Amino acid sequence: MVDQASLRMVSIFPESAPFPDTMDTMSEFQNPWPAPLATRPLSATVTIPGSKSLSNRYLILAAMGRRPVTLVGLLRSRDTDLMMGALRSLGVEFQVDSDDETTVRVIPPASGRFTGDVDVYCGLAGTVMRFVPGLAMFADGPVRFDGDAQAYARPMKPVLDGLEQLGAHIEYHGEPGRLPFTLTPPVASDGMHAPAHTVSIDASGSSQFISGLLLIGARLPGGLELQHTGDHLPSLPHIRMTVADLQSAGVAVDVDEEHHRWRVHPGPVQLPDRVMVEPDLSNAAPFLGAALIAGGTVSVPYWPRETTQPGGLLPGILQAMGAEITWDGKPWSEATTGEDAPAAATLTVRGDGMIRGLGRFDMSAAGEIAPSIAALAALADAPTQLVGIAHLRGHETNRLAALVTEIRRIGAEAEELEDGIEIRPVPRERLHGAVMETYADHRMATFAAMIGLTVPDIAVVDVATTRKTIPDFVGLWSAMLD
Ligand SMILES: O=C(O)C1=C[C@@H](OP(=O)(O)O)[C@@H](O)[C@H](O)C1
Ligand SMILES: C=C(OP(=O)(O)O)C(=O)O
Repeated sequence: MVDQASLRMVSIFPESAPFPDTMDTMSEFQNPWPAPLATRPLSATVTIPGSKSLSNRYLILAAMGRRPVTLVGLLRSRDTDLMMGALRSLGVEFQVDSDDETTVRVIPPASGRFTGDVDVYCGLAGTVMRFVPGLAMFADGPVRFDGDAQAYARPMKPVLDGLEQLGAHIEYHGEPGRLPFTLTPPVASDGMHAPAHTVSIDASGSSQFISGLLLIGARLPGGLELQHTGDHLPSLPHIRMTVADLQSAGVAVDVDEEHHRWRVHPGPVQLPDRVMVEPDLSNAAPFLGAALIAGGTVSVPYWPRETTQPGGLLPGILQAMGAEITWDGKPWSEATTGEDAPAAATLTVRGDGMIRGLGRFDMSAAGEIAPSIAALAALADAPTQLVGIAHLRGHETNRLAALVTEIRRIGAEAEELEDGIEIRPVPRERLHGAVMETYADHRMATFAAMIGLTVPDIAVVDVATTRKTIPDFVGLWSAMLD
């Protein structure tokens, strides 16, 4: 049964109305977006824009160098615009290629020092709010940080405590440990001595607390010795990504993952003159998942053989849910291990509409793809418990609560666990249309679009929120279904 309220909302777009096919057009629509049904098996190739996590790390590392760096395939979306805006405030310049806005030359400040007495707007971007305060340590005056009202709920304290241990002064203007705040950097002479600064923080709430400190370690006079004190650490691939990116900028990092300890050696930070950004593999999840839901194939070109992105775990997860995966035209597991395997090739996911539940599944390494896996789990043949993701309560929204509410809204069963979510699917014919809330969370919007492939009359509130990390989600989704 479709509830009446959702029917009324969906019918706001009459059958003959032009379908809003770009995010620019979409953002003009205040009404929920009617998610398209997949009426036949898919056969699509989807080119996924650049990785948010890599783009924002490269922007930061380029800003810390002495020579300009050209980033190719940079993601251009709200989170990267916010990062570029933040860096611009700090004195970094950008030259955007007039033919291709994803090619951007980053010109660090000539003095090597950032501009102080400025404002930085973080929106809802974790990578901006947790990474840019570190750069403010090297500004010539205080830096004021603010963001969307919803960002005030996101945890910030461990990274700011870490910066205080390095000599910063933080003044909180709202709730202590949250945005908005002002960071006053230590005076230049402070800390101009070896040995390494030692910082201890509890990063069980977000790996970004660790990444935000590691990124600036080489610029500290004695380097940085960082210790995580909590008993678990989410999103380890993202921390490895930070380490790998630092290494590609010539920084020496010693890693002791067993004891959750990192040592960043002091020295120059300089990326190569030209850096290519991989596609965002986590953003590929809804598209690849669509092949399991609707049946048929979805291919994503330029899928890297090796990656630090947590989305690199997707082929294995989708395989466990019943997909057949090929890469470079060969079965996934053999193809990537072959000696002459290319650095990147097309990944294809084939499904037959049947999805296997995962049982108990630890998602702590890749929490950001949990909403996409949850959509598949809600349509699967058996229950799934996604665990190790308590920290998703501090993502764009409380994602555990949001997923439970939205899964129940369409008629399936779900409940919050202490560190995750349990999803108990029901036969697809018992699922029903609804207006799905998205809570300003891009991944709740793509979650709803996935459900809408097979459940009629799903409408998605504020689909434009996908612009956080995908410039034109509606356009890509519609093209996939054409
Ligand atoms: O460093 C990064 O780029 C990210 C780290 C992860 O954060 P958490 O560890 O808070 O989950 C991830 O979820 C987020 O989307 C991006
Ligand atoms: C958690 C996410 O984002 P952020 O970088 O804002 O933390 C995400 O993209 O899923």
